[in-house]
Amino acid sequence: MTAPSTLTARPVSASLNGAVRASGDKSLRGAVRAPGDKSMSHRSLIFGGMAKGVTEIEGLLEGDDILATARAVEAFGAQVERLGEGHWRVKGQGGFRSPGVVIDCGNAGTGVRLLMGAAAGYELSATFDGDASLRKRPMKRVTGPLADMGARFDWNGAEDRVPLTLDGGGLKAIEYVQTVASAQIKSAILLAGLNAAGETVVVEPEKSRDHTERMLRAFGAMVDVTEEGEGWRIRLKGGQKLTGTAVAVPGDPSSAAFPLAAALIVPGSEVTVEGVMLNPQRTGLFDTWIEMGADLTISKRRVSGGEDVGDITARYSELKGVTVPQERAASMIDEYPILSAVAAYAQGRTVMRGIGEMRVKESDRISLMVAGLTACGVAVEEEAEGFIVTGGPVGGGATVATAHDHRIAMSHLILGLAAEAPVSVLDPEMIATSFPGFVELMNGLGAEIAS
Ligand SMILES: O=C(O)C1=C[C@@H](OP(=O)(O)O)[C@@H](O)[C@H](O)C1
Ligand SMILES: C=C(OP(=O)(O)O)C(=O)O
Repeated sequence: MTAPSTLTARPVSASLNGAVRASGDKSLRGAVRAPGDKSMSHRSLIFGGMAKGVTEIEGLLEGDDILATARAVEAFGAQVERLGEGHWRVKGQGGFRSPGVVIDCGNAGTGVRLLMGAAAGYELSATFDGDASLRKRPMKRVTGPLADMGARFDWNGAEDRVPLTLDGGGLKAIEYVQTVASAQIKSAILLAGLNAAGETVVVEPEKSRDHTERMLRAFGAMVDVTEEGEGWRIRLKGGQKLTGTAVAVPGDPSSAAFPLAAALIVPGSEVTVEGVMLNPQRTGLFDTWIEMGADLTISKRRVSGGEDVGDITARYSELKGVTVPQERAASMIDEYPILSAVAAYAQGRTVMRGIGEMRVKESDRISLMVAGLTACGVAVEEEAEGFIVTGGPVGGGATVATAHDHRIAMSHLILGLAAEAPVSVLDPEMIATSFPGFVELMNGLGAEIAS
């Protein structure tokens, strides 16, 4: 038997009970670019594959989740070509055809759910599968509404899970009211709606990220969005054709969060992440950090690829715990793991509730963060739909299980940069799903993360 792979983050400089170590200690410094946004990268490839003509993408995230989507789009009949780093070209045929292979989406919930929605609108048969983590995630949330539109699904193994086989085509529009704020469900229905008879409506009582709506417009579709209560009513007429276009993918705020978090907790640090997407449905973490007292500034605000973008600078800060408003959850759902690592260094309690969705991500993220933080000496209370972290000295010195979840691995490595003893994570390979080059980028800022 081979030993499991691990990565270890050594403390850069420790703050013991709030007393910053004497000068001469190291800190994190520098300016970096975050990898391309994962949500937009999936969409640019999928929409490019559905469209007629050429889609040229700059800044595409070359993480494993996205490479799986690129292969899937190719299997559905598009030509997909890598022209250079982050520079890809998709030549779409104006629709998907039956793939001759199983569509293996790897670790990616976004990939599989959006691809199922896109494929459902065409006369084709396709089998979808994924890795051990994806095989545990619920699929009925998407196959349910798609079946209501007329798509046929067969579970090849367990109900509600991949592998499953889809037979598409002959869809009719539905009106769907979301019960969880999920951009994946919304997007799957809208993509199917492009090829359904009638007008598809998705009502979101709580807003979720709107990259699909924005990018569909860039591909020439008409999407009508009106505010309704705290959320949105989205309408899309069937029979619309997409046309290939140029897409510039900005930096991923969910990835930028890691180097910025490290700067907030390692004394003396100052780190800038350039070109970060600032879509309001994605910036809940930054609002929360500012409420905690973080020295976080945004400069060079601009619009790129239809999204607000800016450079974010974080400096070491003495933070205090806060209660995160539950209505903010959707705008930072992937960021609670790293928030909880930062909260371990804040004074007082950080209360994170209304986040049951965290339990159905790549892992049960509440349970894994509670276990990992506890092993590192942090006081954590677990609830059914949330958890509470009380800041204090972070002992570290633990080796943490990650259940093949990239965000669990990165969050604990960042935690280790300011702990009293190193923190190791098991099976860190999954980091490459969303943040290839994470270790090199962090070490370039002055961290010491190694196997
Ligand atoms: O639409 C997307 O690109 C995503 C939506 C979110 O999932 P849910 O829609 O399940 O909340 C998020 O967690 C995921 O990382 C990306
Ligand atoms: C939940 C995530 O992704 P997905 O659902 O695409 O696997 C994530 O990246 O944190």
